[in-house]
Parts: sequence; C-alpha cells; structure tokens
Amino acid sequence: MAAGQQNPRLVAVQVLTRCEDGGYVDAALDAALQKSGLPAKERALCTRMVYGVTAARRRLDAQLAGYCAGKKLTPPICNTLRLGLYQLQSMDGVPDAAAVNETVRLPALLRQKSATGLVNAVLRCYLRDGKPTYSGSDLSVRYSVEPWIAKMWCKAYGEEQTRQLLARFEGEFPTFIRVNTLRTTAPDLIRRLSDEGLTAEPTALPNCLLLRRTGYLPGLPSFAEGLFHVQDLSSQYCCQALGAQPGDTVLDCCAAPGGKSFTVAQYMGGQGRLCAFDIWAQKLPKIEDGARRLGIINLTAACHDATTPYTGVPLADKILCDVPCSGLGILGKKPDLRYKQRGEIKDLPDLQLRILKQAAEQLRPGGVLVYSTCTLSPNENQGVVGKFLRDCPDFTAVDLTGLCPGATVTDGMATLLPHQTGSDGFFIAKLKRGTPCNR
Ligand SMILES: C[S@@+](CC[C@H](N)C(=O)[O-])C[C@H]1O[C@@H](n2cnc3c(N)ncnc32)[C@H](O)[C@@H]1O
Repeated sequence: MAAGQQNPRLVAVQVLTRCEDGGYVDAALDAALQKSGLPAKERALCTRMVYGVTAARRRLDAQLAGYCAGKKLTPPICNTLRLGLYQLQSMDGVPDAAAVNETVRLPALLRQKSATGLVNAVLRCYLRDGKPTYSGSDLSVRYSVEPWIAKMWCKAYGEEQTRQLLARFEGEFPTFIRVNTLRTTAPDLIRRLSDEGLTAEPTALPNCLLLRRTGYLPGLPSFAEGLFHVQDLSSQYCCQALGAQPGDTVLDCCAAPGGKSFTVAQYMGGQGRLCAFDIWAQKLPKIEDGARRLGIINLTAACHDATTPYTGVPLADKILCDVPCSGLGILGKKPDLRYKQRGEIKDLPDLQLRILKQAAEQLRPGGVLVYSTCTLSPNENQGVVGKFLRDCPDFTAVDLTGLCPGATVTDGMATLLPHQTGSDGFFIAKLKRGTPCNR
C-alpha cells in the first residue's frame, strides 16, 4: 500500500462502527469510499467486507463470545474482530496469514494499540481450533437475523421453508433489467449488450432479462441511450399485475426512485397519463432524470403525501401502491435490515392501510389497484389487505394464480419467496373496484 493511501480494512471497520448506531450501510459506505481515494479493486474489497460482516454479524458475535468472554471491547475493536473472523470464514481469496496480519494492524491505526494482543490472540486461537463453523440450531444465529424475524417466518412458512429462505439470502442475487420497449426490443437489446461484453438472457417474463455478468451498468452506452433500466424480476411482475394499457390514467402513489413507474409507462406505450407521486420532494429528480433517459413523455412527477386526498387529480383507471415497508424481502441486498427491531416497524401497517384507503378513493369504478411490498411480513401484507377488504366491500381481490412461476398464492394474493422464485421477496395483491351495478 502506498504511503498515505487508505487501508480498505480500516475503512470497512470505520463504516461498520458508524452504522452500529443505526446508520444505513449503503449510505455510510458510499460516503466513506468517496472520501477514501481507494482504487477500484480495494473499494470492491472494502464493500465486500462491509456487506459480508453486516450480513453475518449475529453469527460472528456468537462465535466471538467463546473467545472473548469477560473482555470489554470497544465498538471499533469489536468490528475489527468481526472482520478478522469473517475473512477467515468466508473470504476464500484472502489467505489466512494475510487476514490475520492485516487485521492485527488495525488497532494501532484505530489508535487502540493496546487491543493488538487481544485481536492477534483471538484470530490465532480460532485458526488453531480449525476455523469452526456455528454448530448451534438457532436459525436466527445461524443465518444472522433478529430472533423475531426467524420466529415470524417459521410461523408463516414452517421451519424448513424458513431455513431455505434464510439460506437463499446468503447467496448472490442476480441482476435483472427491463427492456425499454419504447426504444428497442428484447432480441435487439440482447445483441447490443453482447457487443458491450455482457450476456443477457430472456426470462419467463417478456422484456425482463437476466444479466449473467455485470459491471458498472450506468457506464454502458446502451444505458446512456435509455435502452433499459435495472429492476428486479419481482418488481416487474408487480408492474405486469397492474395491467396498464395505452391511454390509461395511472397513479403511482409511492413512486421514488421510479423503477415501477418506468415499467408501467412502457406498458402504456407512452400514451395516457401517469402521475408519479412521492412524499419527498428531494427524490423527484431521480424519477424525472430516469424518465428523461428512457424517453418517457407521459409521466409527471410530483410531491404528495399518499395518506392525504389527491386534489385536482383525475380518477384513475389503475393505481399502484408500492408502499413503504420493512424490506424483509431484500435482506440479501440490504443486510442491515436483518437487525430491524420489531418496535421500529410496528406503525407501518397503519400507514400502509391509510395509503391504500386513500388510493382507493381515487380509483374509478371498475378500476384496478395493486398493493405491493418488498417485505415478507404477514402483518404488512395479507394483514393490511385483509383489513382493507373488510372495510371497503366494493373491492375484491383478483386471483394472481399464474402471474409468477414459483409464487405462493393465497386468497388470490401472491407472495414471492426468493428461494422459490429466484428474485426478491415480494408481495402483490390486485384489487378491483366494483362497477356501480355490482357494488
Ligand atoms: C418501496 S418505495 C417505492 C419504490 C418505487 N415504487 C420504485 O419501484 O422505484 C416507497 C416510497 O414511498 C415513499 N413514501 C413514504 N411515505 C409516503 C407517503 N406518505 N406518501 C407518499 N410516498 C411515501 C418513500 O419516499 C419511498 O420512495
């Protein structure tokens, strides 16, 4: 490492320590990497370490407890030990000797030199023991989630499904993209991406492609030309469920950063009216920039709190309520969500129901509303829709059987479990408003 250059492990420990008080890993890492001046390869290493240690934190702590009993650890030293153990367990490309030697240097760099001996002793002892893996039967420790999450899933899906679901979150998640049908076709985009060195494959869903190898996608000429946007398969099924048609009036109540609005606009063939709302004005430029890049001309982005009436907005043919949620379906991509406390998300079902009921007021008779989340929490999913259907008898659930291969459909509503669909954990309910004669 050149003199004065940042150390990727040091940056990783600093980010991990900063996030322990509740900061978001992705934001803290982005900010630290920008300041760090690290070259691309070291940035990738640092990123892998931060995400990996975060995803395994609960299990690493359980294992470290056996080596550090009775020792008082400061947060930076605790994170140094987690990082050391993680490298020895999960980073095949880092030789054991390098993992230990580089990690043992960190206490001095963190101005906690007195902990050097402890870090050295713990890591060498773990190596001498033959790098044992966690041998307990507690799913929440083995797969590193808060106990209430494992318990909730065992109750909802059974223990074996929960094990498979949690194991899936430890693997790599593929990248899916959405063909911009306003500008190209799937076969043409596949050829174009191949010229740019990427392998894209069709999926069961038309115009959804799976990328086998990815790099920095926004750097591709085809991206700059607006031929696609990145969007998970589950989100694309959600947009398909809405069934927007050219000429429709469509509201997207919780639209930022805009991925689903863009796909819906493509189903609309650029014709009709698409209002993309979000409560945060600072998020609107992301929607507007994306729409501009993709050549979408029938989308208007505006600031609106979806729990309040939509004044001056026409009744809609289709409404998408992709509500704020606990995100438990995307633990593989956002590892810090594994440690959400139940209390932090207890108010979400109430907010989600208020957003859904307000949207319902804005739907024309005979219109269709899709309620979706990227969480696997029955309270936020079937619980909210169940209450809605009881309170709003002019709505019925449209059966989503057959929408997405591998999805579990109960009472017409689809739950997408990642180990069954190969995509994000997701929930989709399609609700139709009766026409005056059948209300
Ligand atoms: C799950 S995200 C939406 C993702 C988006 N549909 C997409 O596909 O790109 C939920 C969004 O709801 C917004 N939001 C939260 N509370 C809201 C409210 N009361 N009214 C409108 N939007 C809200 C958040 O700012 C966030 O952007």
